[in-house]
Amino acid sequence: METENTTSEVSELESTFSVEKQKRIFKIIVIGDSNVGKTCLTFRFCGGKFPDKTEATIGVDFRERTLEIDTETIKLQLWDTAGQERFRKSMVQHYYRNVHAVVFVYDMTKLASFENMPAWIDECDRHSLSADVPRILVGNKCDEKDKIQVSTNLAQKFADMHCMPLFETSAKDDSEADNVEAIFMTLAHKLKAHKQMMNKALPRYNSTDMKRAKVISIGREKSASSSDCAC
Ligand SMILES: Nc1nc2c(ncn2[C@@H]2O[C@H](COP(=O)(O)OP(=O)(O)OP(=O)(O)O)[C@@H](O)[C@H]2O)c(=O)[nH]1
Repeated sequence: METENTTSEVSELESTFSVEKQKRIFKIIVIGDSNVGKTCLTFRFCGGKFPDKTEATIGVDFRERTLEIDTETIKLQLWDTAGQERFRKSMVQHYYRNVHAVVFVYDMTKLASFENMPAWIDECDRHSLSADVPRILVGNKCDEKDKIQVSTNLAQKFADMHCMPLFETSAKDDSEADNVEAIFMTLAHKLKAHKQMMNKALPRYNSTDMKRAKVISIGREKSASSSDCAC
């Protein structure tokens, strides 16, 4: 019985995707230590608000948003990955398959999460991520002004060293919502400029993956504003 349910969920997912085959779909993975705010950032962009409550991500959560940019409809598929090693180890190879962009997130109020950035970059390199896959660095929780442990200066040097644009923002603070928007829009514009069709990048799941992964599809149409990568 359980197998039947899982199979029908997979078919439903695949048929949803096949209807949308004309759209270019870009897979963006969001990585970084546990608790830095990956879930909240992706929810802010796809759901338009700060989530009321979050729990540690197990495996991966998916969030999607469809955008209209210069008359083309594209879909950003955000992979909100688990920060905790025990919740990510069986999924890691799936994260890096057919990735179009990577968002590295650290917590501005937690130095250790910034100091771990080289380890996250190493993980990308170990999975042979092509050098032309756009990468951006995001410092989250800038709203906690009196707890900041990672200075902009320090983060900017690191970003420059790795040729990534740096964004400091807050998923929580409503006044920073436009900034979160700009981060993903920057990526969307960059990705849109890439020529190849990306539908083949859609994930294919076996029943085990489906049990581990929640699929969250939040379709929020919005026109793009132009923004250039700072790198
Ligand atoms: N002050 C502040 N708190 C935030 C912000 N973003 C997230 N948080 C809080 O940080 C905690 C962790 O947020 P999550 O989004 O679940 O973190 P995560 O990186 O997805 O964690 P894992 O799923 O374990 O990898 C939660 O208590 C959030 O409410 C922010 O911008 N400002």
